[in-house]
Amino acid sequence: MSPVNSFNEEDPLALAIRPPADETPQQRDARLAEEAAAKKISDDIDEQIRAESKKRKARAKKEIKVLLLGQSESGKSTCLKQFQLLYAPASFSGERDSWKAIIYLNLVKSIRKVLDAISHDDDSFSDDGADSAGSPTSPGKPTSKEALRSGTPISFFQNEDPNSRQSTDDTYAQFAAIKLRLSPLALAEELLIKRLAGPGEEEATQFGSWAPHPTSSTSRIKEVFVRSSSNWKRGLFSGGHGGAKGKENGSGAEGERKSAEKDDPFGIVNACRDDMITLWKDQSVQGILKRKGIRLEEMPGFYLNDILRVTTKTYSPSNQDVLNARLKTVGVVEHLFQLENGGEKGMDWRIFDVGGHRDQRQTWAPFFDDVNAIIFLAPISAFDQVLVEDKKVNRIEDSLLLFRSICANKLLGKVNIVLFLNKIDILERKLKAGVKVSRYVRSYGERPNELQTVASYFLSKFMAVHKESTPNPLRELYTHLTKVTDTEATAALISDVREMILRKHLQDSSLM
Ligand SMILES: Nc1nc2c(ncn2[C@@H]2O[C@H](COP(=O)(O)OP(=O)(O)OP(=O)(O)O)[C@@H](O)[C@H]2O)c(=O)[nH]1
Ligand SMILES: [Mg+2]
Repeated sequence: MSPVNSFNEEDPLALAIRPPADETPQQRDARLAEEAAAKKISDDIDEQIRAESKKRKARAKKEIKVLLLGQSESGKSTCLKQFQLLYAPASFSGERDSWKAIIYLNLVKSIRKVLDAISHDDDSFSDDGADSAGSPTSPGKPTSKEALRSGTPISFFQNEDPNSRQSTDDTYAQFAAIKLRLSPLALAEELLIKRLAGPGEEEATQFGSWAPHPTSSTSRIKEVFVRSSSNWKRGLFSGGHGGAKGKENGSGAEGERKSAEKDDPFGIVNACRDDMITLWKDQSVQGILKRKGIRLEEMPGFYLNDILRVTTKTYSPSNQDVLNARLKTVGVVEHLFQLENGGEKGMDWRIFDVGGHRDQRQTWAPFFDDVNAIIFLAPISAFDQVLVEDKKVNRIEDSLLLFRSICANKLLGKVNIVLFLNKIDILERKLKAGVKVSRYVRSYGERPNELQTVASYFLSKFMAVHKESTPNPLRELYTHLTKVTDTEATAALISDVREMILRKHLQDSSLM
């Protein structure tokens, strides 16, 4: 007896389905009919599975799935906006006015950062400590420093003598008054955020308190975000001023402010225009910011040099304004682009933009299935910054670790990776301003502190990480130095990347 037979005879399944020894011819016919029916059902299921798989493959041939990955503020959503500008310009234009609210929130946040910086600057208007707390500058009045911190109204007047103690006091008084006059911005911010959340929606946004912090820290001002499920663009922000009255230019700011409708955030911000400009342009404010190393121009959502333009009644955001706007992503935003022209007619591009904050990264994995390409963005200008979510971690280090985990992921072994070393414009500006890479990245050593060398250095690090960690040694890494806020350069880049992805996709599909 062969071992196979012996196994079959003892196999409980074989025993169970063996026809009974005393089976009659009728019973046999019935059994065979039953077996035939069961086989048909089984064959039908097989056929369904085959058809489904064929359909899926056909769909996959017609659709390219791209994930935008990278840490927070790396430029993923900005990159998605560039895809929109290129492939869905009408819908991009249609949504432009909705961004006005975000731009105003960004502007208000910058003003808060300035106020925060000067409010906590004990030495900013120092006159050798003579104006320390309690020293009576004018009997019965609060000292100017106290006034600035408390917002006590003090009359606003100029004293041009920079050496006099009166001059220092006056400077404090000026800022105390400006700060007080800018306080309605808190309400504007609240109103804008309420509108973003929309009626009946869960709290879609968050922001920090306007109350002064006991110690100086501009980074404590929290970021506004909207959840991907939120329908915030739904026309709530037509860009109208809701009946805000007031003059376009010149004096009378107080009157403007009063006449601004209480629930019109745009009107409130516009009424603060002159004070915002005065604050931002002030030499001593600029001095404090410089001394504290706060370079607002390099921060996301910077509109302080455009206050006059963005606060006109007829302001409607330009494409560039929208690209520069900062809105943190929470959740995953999916965009489908149907290309109607050219060789890719009928080919859809499905692009996923994820939140890059650390607490958002666990939402990425479910989207790794069937991905054709990943565009990974790493802001190399961030070499002198730490993560908001963990002050011990340098942002470049975080980018490299994140990149490693993506490269090493076995599920993504066959997925093309395109690496954008982004924000090279900010990198260049920082290097020109004399910020030394070696101070933050020890291994950089004595290399020249100039763009090309720095960019090549970081590029070599990312390439080494890919080489060490990829489960697929044949995978090529496509790398680019980018400034994704630049539409022309990014459009050309997207076309190149698209062709590469398409070529690979067609190769892969022909092997399916
Ligand atoms: N100057 C400059 N700014 C950039 C560049 N890329 C993006 N930004 C700005 O950086 C900010 C952050 O970009 P986002 O696209 O919102 O970043 P993100 O990766 O989507 O961030 P999360 O949603 O938090 O994950 C925005 O204000 C952009 O305008 C760049 O290359 N140069
Ligand atoms: Mg984003």
